[in-house]
Amino acid sequence: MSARIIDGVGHARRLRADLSTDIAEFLARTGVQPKLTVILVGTDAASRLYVANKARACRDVGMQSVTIELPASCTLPELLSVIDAANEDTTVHGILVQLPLPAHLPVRAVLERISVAKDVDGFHMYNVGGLVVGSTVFSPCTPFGVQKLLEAEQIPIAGQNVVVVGASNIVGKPTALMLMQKDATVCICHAKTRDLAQFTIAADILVVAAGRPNLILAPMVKTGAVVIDVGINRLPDGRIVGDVDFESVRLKASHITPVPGGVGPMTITMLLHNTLVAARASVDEAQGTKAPQ
Ligand SMILES: NC(=O)C1=CN([C@@H]2O[C@H](COP(=O)(O)OP(=O)(O)OC[C@H]3O[C@@H](n4cnc5c(N)ncnc54)[C@H](OP(=O)(O)O)[C@@H]3O)[C@@H](O)[C@H]2O)C=CC1
Ligand SMILES: Nc1nc(=O)c2c([nH]1)NC[C@@H]1CN(c3ccc(C(=O)N[C@@H](CCC(=O)O)C(=O)O)cc3)C=[N+]21
Ligand SMILES: [Mg+2]
Repeated sequence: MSARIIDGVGHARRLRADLSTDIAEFLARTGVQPKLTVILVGTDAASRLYVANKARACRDVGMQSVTIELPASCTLPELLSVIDAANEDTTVHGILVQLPLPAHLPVRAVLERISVAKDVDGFHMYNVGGLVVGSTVFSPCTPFGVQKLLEAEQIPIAGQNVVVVGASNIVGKPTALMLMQKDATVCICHAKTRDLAQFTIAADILVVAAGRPNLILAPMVKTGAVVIDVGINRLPDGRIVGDVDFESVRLKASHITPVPGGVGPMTITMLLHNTLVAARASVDEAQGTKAPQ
């Protein structure tokens, strides 16, 4: 067998074309242009590149984006006051604080400061709780992108055995919750899991987000499984690879995502989607308060 390679770039391009149309219609109808504020603390090269990519993606679909750069030495009160200003700015619909933050800044306190209505990453505790109880305000972008890829490829989720490798708050845990909400039977593995292969081999859908090149080799994958590789690793020679040994696993899987060109482009697409949803809700809310008389 040779797997179908899931074209994340193509799926993202189609979704972004639809978003461009929706944003243009929204702007024409309301006079409001959706706007994302990205807050970047420090000068990490990879983070700067991601943030630049997000800003370009916003412009490409007709959204405004503002990047606020703060020095790595920035204090918690300074960062919180920047978030407060974006929370209060009615022209801003989405706020994203790029992670990771410098070690001296407490990530939970920072994320919990973002207005729930502008939390387009879906990282605020309230939005995480929404995921648990199945009534989300904003779904986190990477898991949302994974779900959209599965749907676009018409891969059934209900009743499937899903194994998620990685248990972070930004990828592994929310992916497991979202697919459980779609009635999958979900198992989460992490660095302390004993005999990882015993779990991965049972997966109909294997989602890998560990940040370890070549963690998943062909003998760990069930024949015909759907393999979603979220990992992004830069090798010493400069190449970008996922967590899955693509060349061997593609001979065993039914579907596989490449890295780059798989989940990554979908993550940014779902960020754009969430920002439009936030802008729509803010206009509805403004009209709602005017409605009574
Ligand atoms: N494509 C995209 O859009 C995105 C890609 N990424 C990429 O996805 C990867 C994961 O990101 P993120 O979740 O933020 O990373 P974290 O480092 O926060 O989490 C990694 C998770 O993987 C687990 N893990 C690490 N090593 C192993 C192992 N040998 N076996 C099993 N589990 C292991 C860790 O376990 P433990 O909890 O026990 O430490 C942890 O739960 C990275 O490569 C990142 O660059 C991230 C975000 C978006
Ligand atoms: N608050 C916050 N929200 C995030 O969503 C967030 C974050 N912080 N910190 C870092 C991670 C990582 N992340 C990626 C997004 C897109 C690609 C992406 O577009 N990747 C392309 C290009 C890869 C490349 O060439 O480097 C691809 O996979 O094809 C990758 C990674 C979002 N993250
Ligand atoms: Mg952990």
